[in-house]
Amino acid sequence: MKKGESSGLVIGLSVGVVIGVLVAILALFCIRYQRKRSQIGNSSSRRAATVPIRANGADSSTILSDSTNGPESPAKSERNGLSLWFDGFKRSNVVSVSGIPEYSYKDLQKATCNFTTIIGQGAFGPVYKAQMSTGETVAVKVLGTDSKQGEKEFQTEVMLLGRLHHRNLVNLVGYCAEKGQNMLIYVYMGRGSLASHLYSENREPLNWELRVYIALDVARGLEYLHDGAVPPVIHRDIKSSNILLDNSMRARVADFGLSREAMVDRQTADVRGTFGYLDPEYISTRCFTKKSDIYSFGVLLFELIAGRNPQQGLMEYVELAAIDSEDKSGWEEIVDSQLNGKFDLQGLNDMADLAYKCINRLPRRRPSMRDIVQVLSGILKSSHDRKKNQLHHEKPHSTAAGDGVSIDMEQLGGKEVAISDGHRRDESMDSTAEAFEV
Ligand SMILES: Nc1ncnc2c1ncn2[C@@H]1O[C@H](COP(=O)(O)OP(=O)(O)OP(=O)(O)O)[C@@H](O)[C@H]1O
Repeated sequence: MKKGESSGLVIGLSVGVVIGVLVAILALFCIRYQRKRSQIGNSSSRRAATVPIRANGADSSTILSDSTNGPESPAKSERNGLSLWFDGFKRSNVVSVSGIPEYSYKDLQKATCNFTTIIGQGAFGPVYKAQMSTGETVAVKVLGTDSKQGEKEFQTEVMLLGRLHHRNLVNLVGYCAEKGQNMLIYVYMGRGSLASHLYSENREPLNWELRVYIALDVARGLEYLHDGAVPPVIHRDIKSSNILLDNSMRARVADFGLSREAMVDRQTADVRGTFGYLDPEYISTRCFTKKSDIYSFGVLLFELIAGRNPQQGLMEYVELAAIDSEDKSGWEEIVDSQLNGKFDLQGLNDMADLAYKCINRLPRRRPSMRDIVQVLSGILKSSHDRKKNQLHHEKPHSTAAGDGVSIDMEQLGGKEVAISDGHRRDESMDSTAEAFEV
């Protein structure tokens, strides 16, 4: 063999070896990537198979599943490889990255008097009131042990809530993962759910002004999720039983079990959420966006106005009224009879008009959460201004507000609003109240 030929052979062999090594490395990467992808696919399909549409917010459930287009379907699972790797990383480090304190089973057993202090029952398990050794009262949500759904809920909530903090969210303050039990520990909300205030006969009816305050609180919580959180969070299950009230009647958004970061898992095969609140566009496209939350929020606004359950024909009632409601007026025909005609007519029409925009069939026509916060703040401000003028002209020193909402004007300045006989709302932290100080 000539010298030139042998050196050509050496070069050829070396190039071949290098290419071989590169191909082997690439193959290794592909295998790892594929494995990770199938792990995630399995976990999301487990969830997709088990998370129901909840018809009434409790146990009864119906799964609207499209088996021909499952989460494994290429059309649905086409996602950026980097996000899958990142997603997998987060899932396997869910607790350690959350930054939320972990409590022992024993501590929680003691704080709940051996799990006897039940205060509610959700689709994923019971909720207990707990008195911690620090004196703090909290709510402990026990997730069903044999349910993959609960497990998934647990992972999602710890991971999400660990980094989400806002005064209008039911913040997670701890968790427990011991003895096969998954528990979430939340700030205790002493006045229960908005649904219980709207529909329970042994609760005092909420007056108009308080309803607007609650709407604004919820809007702020959602604005934070949509526009403040990075990456943004879509709630996916806005409904009155997921709005909880604290002792000073401030509302907070609860139950992030169905939340997903907006950038991940936008499209899934199963329809998730609660009947009556679901965006029709989402049902047909299976693509959940912030605008689907806006739709559910619009339903919630109508619920506050009409005091009617969306699962019992609220929206049909609204559509009928919409025919007669032109130029932002005429919505009073749907107003909750429990208000006994005591409401701010202009504010009511403005709020219904906003709600109607939120439920527009075309998602792009719906306002953003930021717009909604501004409109609701404006509604509250105008209503306060009208009341102030009315008081000024009629009875300059009176404390009766004329629409059945008793507001102590001096106390409003002192940050405590007497919303009605039985409800006082502490406004000491509320910028809305500051803006309306008289
Ligand atoms: N942080 C809390 N403070 C006080 N009570 C709470 C708290 N969280 C939940 N509860 C009570 O427990 C009940 C069950 O709550 P949970 O979130 O498990 O289910 P849900 O929202 O009612 O229904 P679903 O699970 O179907 O969404 C609530 O209705 C409420 O009365």
